[in-house]
Amino acid sequence: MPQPLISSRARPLTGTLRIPGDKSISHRSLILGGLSVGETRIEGLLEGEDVLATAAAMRAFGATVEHLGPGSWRVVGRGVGGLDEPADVIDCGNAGTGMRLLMGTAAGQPITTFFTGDGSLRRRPMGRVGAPLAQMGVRIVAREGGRPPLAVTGPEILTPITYTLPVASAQVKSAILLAGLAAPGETTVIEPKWTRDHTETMLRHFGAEVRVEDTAEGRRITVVGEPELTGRPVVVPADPSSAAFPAVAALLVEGSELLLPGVGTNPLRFGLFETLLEMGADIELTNKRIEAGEPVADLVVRHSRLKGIEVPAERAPSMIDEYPILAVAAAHAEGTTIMRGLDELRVKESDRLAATANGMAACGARVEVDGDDLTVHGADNGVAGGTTIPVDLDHRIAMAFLVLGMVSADAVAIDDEAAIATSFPGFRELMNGAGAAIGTGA
Ligand SMILES: O=C(O)C1=C[C@@H](OP(=O)(O)O)[C@@H](O)[C@H](O)C1
Ligand SMILES: C=C(OP(=O)(O)O)C(=O)O
Repeated sequence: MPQPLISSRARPLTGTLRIPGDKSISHRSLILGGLSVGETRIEGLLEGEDVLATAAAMRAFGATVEHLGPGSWRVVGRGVGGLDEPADVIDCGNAGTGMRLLMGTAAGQPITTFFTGDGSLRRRPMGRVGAPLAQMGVRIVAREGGRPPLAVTGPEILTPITYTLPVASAQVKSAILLAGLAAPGETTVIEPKWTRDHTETMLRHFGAEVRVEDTAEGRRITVVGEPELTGRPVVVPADPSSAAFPAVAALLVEGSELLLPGVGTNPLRFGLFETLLEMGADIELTNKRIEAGEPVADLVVRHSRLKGIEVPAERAPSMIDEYPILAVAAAHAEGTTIMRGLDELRVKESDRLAATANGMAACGARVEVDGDDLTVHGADNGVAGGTTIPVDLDHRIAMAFLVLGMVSADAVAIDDEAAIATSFPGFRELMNGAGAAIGTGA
């Protein structure tokens, strides 16, 4: 049964909010732990449905994956090329990252792996991963457009390739690098637009040789195949993509001040915060440090008057999941915000460009979509709200519109809470603890 939620005007948001672990880093830690020899201890793992599906997948591949306590996990891996053939279909649920990274992982094994997912994931294009893997000698059988369910059969010996990414996608890059681990020789990915580099960082952390060069054609990332990876401790930072929701809420709700400790500040993930700072947001980064190779800081976010800006297309990969919540912020800024180059938003959990524009318009904001650009006009007295937004299995749409309801004249509802648990379990309770008023309406 779908569980609708209603978000009404919030009290000032205050206190310290512990944001769950980074989803991208959590998936990678389980996969690389499973491809390593020996034990990997993970602290701060995101226990959201997307990541739990990857944990179950790694178990199905024969790795030991144990839950020791909140956020604390132990993985004992099988080594590169040492995974078993799963006896059943791997269900990645709602997770594009899970499926694409696991396809690369499965490609490096001389086995056949079947993959499926929920109604959202079964709509998403996997051919972008299938094409380079096929060049490496992998057989993929999929539905039209490379969509799941699909099967991946790894060859006895993979062919190392050099591949230029046709779309800015860290998931595609990572799938190729993970497959490249099992190939004799060097596998290179060239990315004309830089994307999040957690896979490269973590591969090195587990003992792989990874070379990165900045060239005229883009960033060239080379992994040397057939390493022996060794289990390592991993500390997962708080997810900046999740922190985005309380951060924007605090900026918009008068009188707010939130402390968000230990948030990942990797510049390839920090585009939203960079944008908000340009818009005039009062966000302080304190206690900056490096944890397990990733930069982290405590964020202090205070209510601010924002002004509209133009967000360049080049910034999109560093904030690709944050446009729905940026649109909410933009509707409360003085002036107009133009976000360029949002084509990739159309192939996320839902068509996020349409969902954001339609939802904002339904709430009374003035928005326009022109090609791949989204324009949001700020309104002095905010937006009307007073409507129900269809979530369509998209957690980011759900959370963005709940934040909008905290400042709109009338409450905003979403038609189903369930998707939020994929990336931000406990979102409602955490926000309500800080001063939000999100209820079930029951
Ligand atoms: O590599 C990753 O962990 C991710 C990459 C991005 O997807 P794309 O690679 O499709 O851009 C992002 O949208 C997703 O939430 C997580
Ligand atoms: C796009 C997202 O995730 P995925 O591609 O892993 O489903 C997201 O978390 O916003």
